[in-house]
Amino acid sequence: MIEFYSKARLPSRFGSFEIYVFKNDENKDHAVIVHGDVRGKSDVPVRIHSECLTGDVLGSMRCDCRDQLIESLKYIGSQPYGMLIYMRQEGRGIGLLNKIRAYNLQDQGLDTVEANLEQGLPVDERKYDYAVDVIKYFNIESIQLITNNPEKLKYLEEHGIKITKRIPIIIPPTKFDEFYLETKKERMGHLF
Ligand SMILES: Nc1nc2c(ncn2[C@@H]2O[C@H](COP(=O)(O)OP(=O)(O)OP(=O)(O)O)[C@@H](O)[C@H]2O)c(=O)[nH]1
Ligand SMILES: [Zn+2]
Repeated sequence: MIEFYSKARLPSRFGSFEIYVFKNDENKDHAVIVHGDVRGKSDVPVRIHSECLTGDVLGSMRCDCRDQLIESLKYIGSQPYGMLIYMRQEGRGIGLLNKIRAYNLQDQGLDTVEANLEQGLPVDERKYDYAVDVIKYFNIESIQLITNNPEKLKYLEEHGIKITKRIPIIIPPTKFDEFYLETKKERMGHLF
């Protein structure tokens, strides 16, 4: 369950948004960045973005998160309406410390999947139930999901969200993240 707490205007370089804050049962606050009036609408472009401190904020090139975040906000800001749900699920849900431990193992040659398993952690611990709650909070009829991740599509559809379209979000690989992106494709089934 999520609960709405507050909202405010959020003018940004990507357009004129509003930011809503919801809290969940674990008392984590999730930010939802909304462009235009999404209430009751169909075909709403939605990005469900998982927190990545190293990429989103610090500009790490080990992953494509920051570019995905920027491209999504640019796209949503250019459309009549849309929203980005920023979920506090750092490191695919294992938290910052465990993600950095996983990076340490990757520096020794493991891939992203093996590095989680080596620590006795699940490959992907994320839950999307709060995202489902947010979409339902706005009474949205149907969405266009911005993602390459088939698990997100499956989870939302199984939980009553109508997805009329998938919008791919492909960031060209660099020498720093090509192995990471290859692993997402080969081992996690991402649709590149
Ligand atoms: N455990 C772990 N998490 C990582 C690693 N690299 C990035 N992340 C986290 O992965 C999350 C982003 O997930 P991705 O797998 O890149 O993409 P996605 O959200 O599943 O799929 P898209 O919707 O297509 O972007 C963020 O929470 C990052 O912090 C890593 O090497 N290990
Ligand atoms: Zn990242």
